[in-house]
Amino acid sequence: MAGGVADEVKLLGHWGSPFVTRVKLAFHLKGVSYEYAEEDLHNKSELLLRSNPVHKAVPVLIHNGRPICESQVILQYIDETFDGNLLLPADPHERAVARFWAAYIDNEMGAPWEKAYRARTAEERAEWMKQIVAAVDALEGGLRECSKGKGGFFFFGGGGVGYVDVVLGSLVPYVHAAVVLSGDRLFDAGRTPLLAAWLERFGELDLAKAVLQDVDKVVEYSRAIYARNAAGVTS
Ligand SMILES: N[C@@H](CCC(=O)N[C@@H](CS)C(=O)NCC(=O)O)C(=O)O
Repeated sequence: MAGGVADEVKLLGHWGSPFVTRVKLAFHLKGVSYEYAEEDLHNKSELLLRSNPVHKAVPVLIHNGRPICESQVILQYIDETFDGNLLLPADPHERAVARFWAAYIDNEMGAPWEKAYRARTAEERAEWMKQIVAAVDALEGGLRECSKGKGGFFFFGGGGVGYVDVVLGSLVPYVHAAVVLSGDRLFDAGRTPLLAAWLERFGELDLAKAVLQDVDKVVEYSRAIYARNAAGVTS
Protein backbone atom coordinates (compact mmCIF):
# COMPACT_ATOMS: atom_id res chain seq x y z
CA MET A 1 0.00 0.00 0.00
CA ALA A 2 1.14 3.52 -0.83
CA GLY A 3 0.25 6.73 0.91
CA GLY A 4 3.44 7.27 2.89
CA VAL A 5 4.90 10.70 3.53
CA ALA A 6 7.21 10.29 0.53
CA ASP A 7 4.29 9.91 -1.88
CA GLU A 8 3.48 12.82 -4.14
CA VAL A 9 -0.31 13.03 -4.42
CA LYS A 10 -1.72 15.88 -6.46
CA LEU A 11 -5.32 16.48 -7.54
CA LEU A 12 -6.19 18.77 -10.43
CA GLY A 13 -9.75 19.94 -9.91
CA HIS A 14 -12.44 22.55 -10.14
CA TRP A 15 -14.39 23.54 -7.03
CA GLY A 16 -17.82 23.12 -8.68
CA SER A 17 -17.20 19.71 -10.22
CA PRO A 18 -19.01 16.76 -8.60
CA PHE A 19 -16.50 14.45 -10.32
CA VAL A 20 -13.73 16.18 -8.39
CA THR A 21 -15.77 16.21 -5.18
CA ARG A 22 -16.00 12.41 -5.18
CA VAL A 23 -12.20 12.14 -5.29
CA LYS A 24 -11.97 14.56 -2.35
CA LEU A 25 -14.56 12.42 -0.49
CA ALA A 26 -12.47 9.27 -1.10
CA PHE A 27 -9.27 10.96 0.10
CA HIS A 28 -11.05 12.21 3.21
CA LEU A 29 -12.40 8.72 3.97
CA LYS A 30 -8.96 7.17 3.51
CA GLY A 31 -7.21 9.93 5.44
CA VAL A 32 -4.86 10.69 2.54
CA SER A 33 -3.24 14.16 2.40
CA TYR A 34 -2.86 15.64 -1.05
CA GLU A 35 -1.92 18.79 -2.88
CA TYR A 36 -4.84 20.43 -4.65
CA ALA A 37 -4.56 22.61 -7.77
CA GLU A 38 -7.67 24.54 -8.88
CA GLU A 39 -8.04 24.65 -12.68
CA ASP A 40 -9.55 27.46 -14.72
CA LEU A 41 -11.60 25.37 -17.17
CA HIS A 42 -11.61 28.27 -19.65
CA ASN A 43 -7.83 28.47 -19.56
CA LYS A 44 -6.56 24.98 -18.72
CA SER A 45 -3.05 24.51 -17.36
CA GLU A 46 -0.31 22.83 -19.38
CA LEU A 47 -0.19 20.21 -16.64
CA LEU A 48 -3.88 19.34 -17.12
CA LEU A 49 -3.60 19.22 -20.93
CA ARG A 50 -0.51 17.02 -20.68
CA SER A 51 -1.97 14.77 -17.97
CA ASN A 52 -5.40 14.22 -19.57
CA PRO A 53 -4.79 14.75 -23.30
CA VAL A 54 -7.83 12.66 -24.28
CA HIS A 55 -10.61 14.42 -22.34
CA LYS A 56 -8.79 17.53 -21.05
CA ALA A 57 -11.10 17.34 -18.04
CA VAL A 58 -10.83 17.30 -14.26
CA PRO A 59 -10.36 15.43 -12.02
CA VAL A 60 -6.87 14.18 -12.67
CA LEU A 61 -4.93 12.46 -9.91
CA ILE A 62 -1.16 12.61 -10.26
CA HIS A 63 0.46 10.01 -8.05
CA ASN A 64 4.26 10.11 -7.95
CA GLY A 65 4.28 11.83 -11.33
CA ARG A 66 1.86 9.41 -13.03
CA PRO A 67 -1.59 10.73 -14.03
CA ILE A 68 -4.85 8.82 -13.59
CA CYS A 69 -7.99 10.17 -15.29
CA GLU A 70 -11.76 9.64 -14.98
CA SER A 71 -13.31 9.97 -11.53
CA GLN A 72 -14.51 6.38 -11.11
CA VAL A 73 -11.16 5.02 -12.32
CA ILE A 74 -9.47 7.34 -9.81
CA LEU A 75 -11.73 6.13 -6.98
CA GLN A 76 -10.88 2.52 -7.73
CA TYR A 77 -7.17 3.39 -7.92
CA ILE A 78 -7.37 5.12 -4.54
CA ASP A 79 -9.16 2.10 -3.09
CA GLU A 80 -6.50 -0.29 -4.37
CA THR A 81 -3.51 1.91 -3.58
CA PHE A 82 -4.05 3.63 -0.24
CA ASP A 83 -4.61 2.19 3.23
CA GLY A 84 -7.88 2.67 5.07
CA ASN A 85 -11.37 1.25 4.81
CA LEU A 86 -12.18 -0.23 1.42
CA LEU A 87 -14.77 1.66 -0.60
CA LEU A 88 -15.77 -1.32 -2.73
CA PRO A 89 -17.09 -4.44 -0.98
CA ALA A 90 -14.75 -7.43 -0.60
CA ASP A 91 -17.24 -9.90 -2.11
CA PRO A 92 -16.87 -10.05 -5.95
CA HIS A 93 -20.62 -10.14 -6.60
CA GLU A 94 -21.24 -7.21 -4.26
CA ARG A 95 -18.38 -5.35 -5.95
CA ALA A 96 -19.99 -5.94 -9.33
CA VAL A 97 -23.37 -4.69 -8.06
CA ALA A 98 -21.73 -1.58 -6.57
CA ARG A 99 -19.93 -0.86 -9.87
CA PHE A 100 -23.22 -1.33 -11.75
CA TRP A 101 -25.04 1.29 -9.66
CA ALA A 102 -22.08 3.69 -9.71
CA ALA A 103 -22.02 3.51 -13.52
CA TYR A 104 -25.82 3.88 -13.55
CA ILE A 105 -25.57 7.10 -11.53
CA ASP A 106 -23.15 8.64 -14.03
CA ASN A 107 -24.87 7.38 -17.17
CA GLU A 108 -28.54 7.79 -16.24
CA MET A 109 -28.42 10.70 -13.79
CA GLY A 110 -25.15 12.52 -14.48
CA ALA A 111 -25.37 12.53 -18.28
CA PRO A 112 -28.93 13.97 -18.52
CA TRP A 113 -28.01 16.39 -15.74
CA GLU A 114 -25.15 17.69 -17.82
CA LYS A 115 -27.59 18.04 -20.76
CA ALA A 116 -29.95 19.97 -18.46
CA TYR A 117 -27.08 22.34 -17.67
CA ARG A 118 -26.38 22.84 -21.36
CA ALA A 119 -30.08 23.41 -22.21
CA ARG A 120 -30.92 26.69 -23.89
CA THR A 121 -34.40 26.99 -22.36
CA ALA A 122 -36.16 26.17 -19.08
CA GLU A 123 -38.55 23.84 -20.99
CA GLU A 124 -35.68 21.84 -22.47
CA ARG A 125 -34.10 21.64 -19.01
CA ALA A 126 -37.39 20.37 -17.50
CA GLU A 127 -37.42 17.48 -20.04
CA TRP A 128 -33.95 16.35 -18.94
CA MET A 129 -34.95 16.67 -15.29
CA LYS A 130 -37.82 14.22 -15.96
CA GLN A 131 -35.27 11.62 -17.12
CA ILE A 132 -33.24 12.16 -13.97
CA VAL A 133 -36.33 11.67 -11.79
CA ALA A 134 -37.01 8.32 -13.57
CA ALA A 135 -33.40 7.25 -12.97
CA VAL A 136 -33.65 8.17 -9.28
CA ASP A 137 -36.74 5.94 -8.99
CA ALA A 138 -34.66 2.98 -10.25
CA LEU A 139 -31.78 3.93 -7.95
CA GLU A 140 -34.14 3.54 -4.97
CA GLY A 141 -34.15 -0.20 -5.81
CA GLY A 142 -30.36 -0.11 -5.99
CA LEU A 143 -30.10 1.25 -2.46
CA ARG A 144 -32.44 -1.51 -1.25
CA GLU A 145 -30.35 -4.15 -3.05
CA CYS A 146 -26.92 -2.90 -1.98
CA SER A 147 -27.75 -2.33 1.68
CA LYS A 148 -29.97 -5.37 2.35
CA GLY A 149 -28.87 -7.71 5.10
CA LYS A 150 -26.39 -5.11 6.37
CA GLY A 151 -28.35 -3.80 9.32
CA GLY A 152 -30.70 -1.29 7.70
CA PHE A 153 -31.05 0.72 4.52
CA PHE A 154 -28.58 3.34 5.66
CA PHE A 155 -25.97 3.54 2.93
CA PHE A 156 -25.22 1.68 -0.29
CA GLY A 157 -22.19 0.36 1.59
CA GLY A 158 -24.49 -0.99 4.37
CA GLY A 159 -23.85 0.51 7.80
CA GLY A 160 -21.02 2.69 6.46
CA VAL A 161 -20.22 4.81 3.43
CA GLY A 162 -18.98 2.83 0.41
CA TYR A 163 -18.16 3.29 -3.25
CA VAL A 164 -21.69 4.08 -4.49
CA ASP A 165 -22.24 6.49 -1.59
CA VAL A 166 -19.12 8.41 -2.60
CA VAL A 167 -20.22 8.56 -6.26
CA LEU A 168 -23.75 9.68 -5.37
CA GLY A 169 -22.59 11.82 -2.45
CA SER A 170 -20.73 14.07 -4.84
CA LEU A 171 -24.10 15.07 -6.33
CA VAL A 172 -25.69 15.99 -3.00
CA PRO A 173 -25.16 19.79 -3.25
CA TYR A 174 -26.67 19.65 -6.76
CA VAL A 175 -29.66 17.65 -5.49
CA HIS A 176 -30.32 20.42 -2.94
CA ALA A 177 -29.64 23.15 -5.50
CA ALA A 178 -32.22 21.64 -7.89
CA VAL A 179 -34.96 22.34 -5.31
CA VAL A 180 -34.01 26.04 -5.28
CA LEU A 181 -33.35 26.31 -9.02
CA SER A 182 -36.36 24.50 -10.46
CA GLY A 183 -38.41 23.11 -7.58
CA ASP A 184 -37.33 19.53 -8.48
CA ARG A 185 -37.13 17.43 -5.33
CA LEU A 186 -35.20 14.51 -6.82
CA PHE A 187 -34.99 12.49 -3.60
CA ASP A 188 -38.54 12.80 -2.37
CA ALA A 189 -39.72 11.22 0.90
CA GLY A 190 -43.00 10.13 -0.77
CA ARG A 191 -41.55 8.74 -4.02
CA THR A 192 -38.11 7.50 -2.93
CA PRO A 193 -38.17 7.23 0.89
CA LEU A 194 -34.89 5.30 1.17
CA LEU A 195 -32.98 7.86 -0.89
CA ALA A 196 -34.62 10.75 0.96
CA ALA A 197 -33.39 9.22 4.25
CA TRP A 198 -29.98 8.55 2.63
CA LEU A 199 -29.74 12.22 1.60
CA GLU A 200 -30.36 13.37 5.15
CA ARG A 201 -27.99 10.82 6.67
CA PHE A 202 -25.20 11.57 4.17
CA GLY A 203 -25.51 15.30 4.82
CA GLU A 204 -25.07 14.75 8.56
CA LEU A 205 -21.68 13.06 8.13
CA ASP A 206 -18.54 14.98 9.12
CA LEU A 207 -17.24 13.84 5.74
CA ALA A 208 -20.00 15.73 3.93
CA LYS A 209 -19.58 18.81 6.10
CA ALA A 210 -15.84 18.84 5.42
CA VAL A 211 -15.92 18.25 1.67
CA LEU A 212 -19.21 19.16 -0.03
CA GLN A 213 -19.71 22.55 -1.66
CA ASP A 214 -21.96 25.17 -0.12
CA VAL A 215 -25.44 24.85 -1.71
CA ASP A 216 -25.90 28.64 -2.14
CA LYS A 217 -22.61 28.79 -4.04
CA VAL A 218 -23.74 25.90 -6.28
CA VAL A 219 -27.07 27.67 -6.95
CA GLU A 220 -25.24 30.86 -7.92
CA TYR A 221 -22.77 28.91 -10.10
CA SER A 222 -25.62 27.00 -11.79
CA ARG A 223 -27.53 30.21 -12.55
CA ALA A 224 -24.42 31.66 -14.16
CA ILE A 225 -24.04 28.54 -16.37
CA TYR A 226 -27.75 28.66 -17.33
CA ALA A 227 -27.36 32.32 -18.30
CA ARG A 228 -24.26 31.60 -20.42
CA ASN A 229 -26.01 28.74 -22.22
CA ALA A 230 -29.19 30.73 -22.77
CA ALA A 231 -27.01 33.44 -24.34
CA GLY A 232 -25.34 30.82 -26.57
CA VAL A 233 -21.85 31.32 -25.09
CA THR A 234 -19.86 28.21 -26.00
CA SER A 235 -16.45 28.51 -24.33
N1 LIG B 1 -16.38 11.31 -16.95
C1 LIG B 1 -15.52 12.29 -16.35
C2 LIG B 1 -16.23 13.63 -16.36
C3 LIG B 1 -15.32 14.77 -15.93
C4 LIG B 1 -15.89 16.12 -16.34
O1 LIG B 1 -16.86 16.23 -17.10
N2 LIG B 1 -15.25 17.18 -15.84
C5 LIG B 1 -15.63 18.52 -16.22
C6 LIG B 1 -15.85 19.40 -15.00
S1 LIG B 1 -17.30 18.92 -14.14
C7 LIG B 1 -14.50 19.13 -17.03
O2 LIG B 1 -13.36 19.14 -16.63
N3 LIG B 1 -14.83 19.61 -18.22
C8 LIG B 1 -13.85 20.15 -19.11
C9 LIG B 1 -14.29 21.39 -19.77
O3 LIG B 1 -15.25 22.02 -19.28
O4 LIG B 1 -13.71 21.75 -20.78
C10 LIG B 1 -15.14 11.85 -14.94
O5 LIG B 1 -15.88 11.04 -14.36
O6 LIG B 1 -14.10 12.26 -14.44
